[in-house]
Amino acid sequence: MSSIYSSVIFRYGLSNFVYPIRFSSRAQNNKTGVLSISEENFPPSGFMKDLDSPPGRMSTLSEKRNNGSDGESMRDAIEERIFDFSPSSINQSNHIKKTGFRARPKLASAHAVLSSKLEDPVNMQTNAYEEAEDMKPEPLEHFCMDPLPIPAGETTKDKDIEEQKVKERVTASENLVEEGSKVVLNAATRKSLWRSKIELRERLKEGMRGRLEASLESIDEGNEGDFSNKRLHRKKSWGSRQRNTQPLGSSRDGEHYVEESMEKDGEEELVPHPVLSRVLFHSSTSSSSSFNNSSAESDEVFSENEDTVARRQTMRKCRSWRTFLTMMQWSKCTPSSWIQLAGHQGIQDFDPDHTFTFYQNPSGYRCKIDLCIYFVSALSVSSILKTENEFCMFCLGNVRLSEGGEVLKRFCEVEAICLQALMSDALCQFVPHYFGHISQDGERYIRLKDLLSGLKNPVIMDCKMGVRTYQEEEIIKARSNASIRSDMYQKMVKVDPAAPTAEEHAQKGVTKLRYLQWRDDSSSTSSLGFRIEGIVMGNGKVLREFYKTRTEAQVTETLLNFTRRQVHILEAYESRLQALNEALKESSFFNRHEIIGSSLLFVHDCSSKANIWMIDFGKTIPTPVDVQLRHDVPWVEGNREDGYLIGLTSLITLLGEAIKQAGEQS
Ligand SMILES: O=P(O)(O)O[C@H]1[C@H](O)[C@@H](OP(=O)(O)O)[C@H](OP(=O)(O)O)[C@@H](OP(=O)(O)O)[C@H]1O
Ligand SMILES: Nc1ncnc2c1ncn2[C@@H]1O[C@H](COP(=O)(O)OP(=O)(O)O)[C@@H](O)[C@H]1O
Repeated sequence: MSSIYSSVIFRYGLSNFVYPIRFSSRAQNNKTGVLSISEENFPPSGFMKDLDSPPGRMSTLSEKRNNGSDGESMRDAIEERIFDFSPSSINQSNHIKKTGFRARPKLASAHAVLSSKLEDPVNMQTNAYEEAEDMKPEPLEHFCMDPLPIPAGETTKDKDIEEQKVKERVTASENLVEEGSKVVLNAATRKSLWRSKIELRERLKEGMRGRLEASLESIDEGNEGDFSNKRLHRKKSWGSRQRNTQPLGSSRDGEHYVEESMEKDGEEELVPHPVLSRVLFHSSTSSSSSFNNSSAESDEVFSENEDTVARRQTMRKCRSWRTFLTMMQWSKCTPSSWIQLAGHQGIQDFDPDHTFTFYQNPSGYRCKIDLCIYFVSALSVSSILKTENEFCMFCLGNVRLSEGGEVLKRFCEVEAICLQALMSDALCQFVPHYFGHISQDGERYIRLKDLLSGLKNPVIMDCKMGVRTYQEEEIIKARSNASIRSDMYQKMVKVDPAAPTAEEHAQKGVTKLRYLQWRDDSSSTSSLGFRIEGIVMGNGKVLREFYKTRTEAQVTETLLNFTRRQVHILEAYESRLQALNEALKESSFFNRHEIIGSSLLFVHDCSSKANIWMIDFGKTIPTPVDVQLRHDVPWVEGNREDGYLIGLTSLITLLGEAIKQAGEQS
């Protein structure tokens, strides 16, 4: 089991994967969670107390699937080796993967954000497709360790000896795992594992206390003096933001229960949730990118030309926390593999026993572990993991898997209104069913049908549609208030170091509009009216390096790789797109909306099920009454054309080309 954890990070580092097994393991023991221990609830006594009670929200999904602390002893006893990066552990990890005991990936790769190593997208894709062929997903049951009830009333006198014993037993249990045997431990072993776990945790906390005290000063850097004023201001911001968010009405049909009562129940309060409130005491307005106003907010977060360092610092904290609160969860009981392909992602490392926030600043990455601040470069992330030896890594996003064949997406009023309208539109059959919205622990979500539910090892591709991915309003905003985004500059430089202008290099930042335009021009968006955002292969391998996939030949090749040149799959996609083309002609929604940043999600599986869905309406807005969109003509500023049909036509054409090529070769 510990080697699995090692494998998680190691494979991530080398092969652009994230295998957040530890998270799953936590979830199945109802211990998942990161506490919002902040300056406010320090000192360590509070810290220690809080550590023992994970927040409800983080364990919501797992609670229903698990019944207690089974497996906890084993799991925690091996924590000491979680991030063993030694060559031997790496080899062992690979061996375990081959023997069929490895985790399936949960989320999209974080590598694209973290790694500063530039890779040739074409080569990377080719290799990845090839590698994908060899990697078959293993059954989820392999995750299960033998349940280990916590023994009672036993004492251990010599901690070091006991710790050593634990290490030996963990090694022994790994061997069992490698041999494919079921791990069965007797009561004495379980007892000692559990005892050592407690002791190790205590030692860890002692060490952490020391670090916390030593770094209190750095935490308050920029925050001293007017701390209480800021706190008040942040509290107000949260309150007003909440009040400005209007709840939607019930969903179209009565069977879809929108939990409005929960909202009335204090959701509009200034401090809506015990965990959230502590977070928000130390944060201001938040970044939630798919919200209509999110772009502005997230711009602020990374703005380099406003106010003070202290303000930026506060905003960054807020961003990372808000991101944390939308973290996806994946239990081992998840019926289908699930992934967030495109869309908003952050990176966060965490250990459920510690507050861990991870975010960018102009000079690199910044980590806050409990109250300790670490400044690190992107390349140092694995070093942090080594140093701390206790954190795992995963991606975050706006969408997370829920129960009952649904996904939850962070609430966006613009999107919710679109989805509501689409449920009674000619496009209804092309949009995931919208079940209304729900509130959970102070956060609102859109409930959507999980489009991967029922698919076996789904293969997924996200294509962002249209000839531009920014709204006209964003141009106006950029002219009047051009916030500089260092995160976007970093993303840009990573793909093409020569892309920024001298001025942008000097300020180490670009405007969001500039970044989005650069993305559109470097990819096929501007020329073909769509671009490939990401692909998940059947084994869960995630490919996201399509920044420079621009020409028709490159796209066709990608389509062939994505479908493994299976003509019947390509034909199914082509026919679905033709049906969509017809439905769009009938759609009054399409007639009245400017569709920006929306995607077509292609999904097929090994049983030859294939489908295409329209998703992501966070930037889809009604056109002004005096504008009649055609969707198939080039965009010039002011005409509001989105080029959706240009993209659809290109896709159909290139699928036809792929079918031709696949047919010729077979
Ligand atoms: O795909 P990459 O190159 O990472 O760039 C992303 C996408 O363009 C997002 O759009 P989408 O959600 O359509 O994928 C956009 O969110 P918006 O929807 O807010 O424009 C992000 O802006 P920020 O969220 O501001 O970082 C931007 O950083
Ligand atoms: N209904 C759904 N079922 C399954 N996966 C989904 C669904 N909606 C979104 N996703 C996954 O989440 C990703 C991001 O969704 P999207 O709506 O584009 O979010 P964002 O607004 O953050 O860009 C998609 O690429 C897809 O992989």
